[in-house]
Amino acid sequence: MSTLFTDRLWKRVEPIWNSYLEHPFVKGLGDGTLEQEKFKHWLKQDYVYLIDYARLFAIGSAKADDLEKMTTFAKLLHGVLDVEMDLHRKYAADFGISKEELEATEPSAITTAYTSYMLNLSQRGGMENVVASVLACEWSYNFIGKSLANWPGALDDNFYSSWVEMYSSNEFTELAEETKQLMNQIAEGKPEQELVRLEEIVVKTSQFEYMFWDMVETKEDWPVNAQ
Ligand SMILES: Cc1ncc(CN)c(N)n1
Repeated sequence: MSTLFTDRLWKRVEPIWNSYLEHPFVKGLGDGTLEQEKFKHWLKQDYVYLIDYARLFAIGSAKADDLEKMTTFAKLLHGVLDVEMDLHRKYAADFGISKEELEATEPSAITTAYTSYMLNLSQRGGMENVVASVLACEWSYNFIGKSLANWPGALDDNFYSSWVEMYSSNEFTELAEETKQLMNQIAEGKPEQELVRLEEIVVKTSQFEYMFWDMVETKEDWPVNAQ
């Protein structure tokens, strides 16, 4: 039996993703000690990140070569807009932040670089570029959610337990699994050179994920003052 492309990818990304679990922001989510101001920064940056991330699934749906894949991209799009972003809207309400304020967040340099990288690749390539771009995002948050759910107390009633619950939930796991399946389906039969290229996209987006954790830990904004 041939190995799945995502098994091959796992070998490359595992050390990067394990380093997320050592990151102070992620550790703070897991043990409930994260400073709320840092979390608020994540919430706002992630909301505008997810708006562009959702656009990627719409591009994927438009570029899909059959109705089944078109439907999967559309389902994943709905997952971002109505499942994942709902978590953000609920947390924002706890902080007294309106939906309008969330949407008006100015993206930081890392948020801009990460979404621009994925949008650029997705617009100029086929659906394989789209799925390689979105994969680390969906799969790595599920990996983090499931890892943190095993930490003592992470699912007990604390400010971040709904975060851990959401990203480790069956519903989110299903979205991550569907993204992996789509990647495997699309990778099937592709020449080695193309697989190497797609693998590099997944590695680079995994590195972007680490930079995003750093950005929210240091509450970095757009670094140049607007005049
Ligand atoms: C930056 C980032 N990466 C991944 C996810 C999970 N979709 C997210 N919400 N934000």
